[in-house]
Amino acid sequence: MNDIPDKGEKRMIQINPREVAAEAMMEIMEEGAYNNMALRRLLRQNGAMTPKDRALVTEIVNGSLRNLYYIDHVIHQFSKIKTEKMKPWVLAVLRTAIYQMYFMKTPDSAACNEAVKLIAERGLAPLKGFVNGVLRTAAREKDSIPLPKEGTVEFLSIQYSHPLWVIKMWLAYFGYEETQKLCQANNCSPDVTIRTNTLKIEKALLKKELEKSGAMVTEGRLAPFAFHLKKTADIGGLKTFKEGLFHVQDESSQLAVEILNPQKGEDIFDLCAAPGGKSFTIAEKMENKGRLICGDIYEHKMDLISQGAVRLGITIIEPKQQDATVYKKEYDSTFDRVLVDAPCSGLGLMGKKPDIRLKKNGDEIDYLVPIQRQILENGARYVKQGGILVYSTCTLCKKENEKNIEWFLKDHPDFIGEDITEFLPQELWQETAKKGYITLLPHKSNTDGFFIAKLKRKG
Ligand SMILES: C[S@@+](CC[C@H](N)C(=O)[O-])C[C@H]1O[C@@H](n2cnc3c(N)ncnc32)[C@H](O)[C@@H]1O
Repeated sequence: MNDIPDKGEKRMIQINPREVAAEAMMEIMEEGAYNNMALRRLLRQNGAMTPKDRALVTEIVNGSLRNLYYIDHVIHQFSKIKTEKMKPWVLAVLRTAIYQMYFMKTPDSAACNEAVKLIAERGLAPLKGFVNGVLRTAAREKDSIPLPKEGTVEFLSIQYSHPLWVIKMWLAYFGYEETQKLCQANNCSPDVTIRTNTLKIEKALLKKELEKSGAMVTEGRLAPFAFHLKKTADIGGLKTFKEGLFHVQDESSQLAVEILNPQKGEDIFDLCAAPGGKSFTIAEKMENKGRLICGDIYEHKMDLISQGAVRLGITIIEPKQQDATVYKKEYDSTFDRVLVDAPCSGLGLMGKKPDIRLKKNGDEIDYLVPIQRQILENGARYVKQGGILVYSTCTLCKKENEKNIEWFLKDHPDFIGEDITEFLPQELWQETAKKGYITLLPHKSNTDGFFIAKLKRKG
């Protein structure tokens, strides 16, 4: 709740964070809004909320989305009306209230009373009794919710709120135990991870500055200039951010650039660059010397790259709007290193972007694979003899990862997989790393789910 001054007087304006959270849920689930965009817009619109209330809204929305299959399973135990038939506002209030009762420390009665109040305030007073009934029973029966038999696909899907088709795919890919751990890891609140801007500040000094601003800072494990931050609600508001002393980037992405291993003075092409995270790390590793072309198909994303580069003090980036599936003769055999950070199904991001699990159905994978192959094919032609090609995705899907690399190497005898073991901490060593590729699993590496392959063009 917040006090904000209005026209010279002090007037109390109360913004209820639980109402804002339910509003966001409704927009995301009913209108198809993206989770992060809906949250950003509503937090901006309700700018008078305290940082604590803003953090509460974010926690309720992300948590409700992360646990949605389980929450809906609970609702179905105690409501005769199916979730599909409920009024959107009623459903949003029920879902966020159950999240608070089951996954946060909110007392049951507080969550329940608040939910009933939110129903009445939107002119739905006749439904107060229904909402009250579902929530009071759900509170009473919290410890005896029936679940499908343990060891089944259905159990993993409901217990960890992941789509059935993803669970089935992962079971075939990783086996039961690994899939269970992966789903569990996806349901933990992820850290914010950043990369030190080595053009502007030393790592130790940045750590001190971040700690001064109240952040809890721990070192990364995979990438040499990474920090994990906790207790930082508003990253964009930090002085260190505004001064361009870091950018937000998961360690998996930082590791992809370590593996690309860009050098000062080289010519490098990042074919799918927006919003620019890996390009920024590449430029910093190049000490801002050389040439870095950053392509992306979308015109509107070019500004994200340019603005980020300005904030970070990077001048070697050349943003270019272009379709990477279209071969460009002028780039042939021109680059020391090429990065193909391909458009993908994004299934490795389910922890950070929980709405991914609700919005995808797997159909796009067969559409994406030919695009990924075409971009890889073109990227390969742009690499000089003796140069390096890195292919990466933020997905955990064999067709988009290992199968693409197998396909590529079979068709391109002038490329070989290059051993990447030296870039990995010992606990992440895998047999495949010697052949040039690695899959990062969130529960093992504390990163997004990610795939990186390093290919060398023979000299
Ligand atoms: C995984 S994201 C890249 C993330 C970026 N490398 C980073 O680290 O910030 C994939 C990007 O590919 C772009 N893209 C999709 N199709 C493309 C195409 N045909 N040509 C070039 N870029 C494309 C998307 O706009 C998206 O920005």
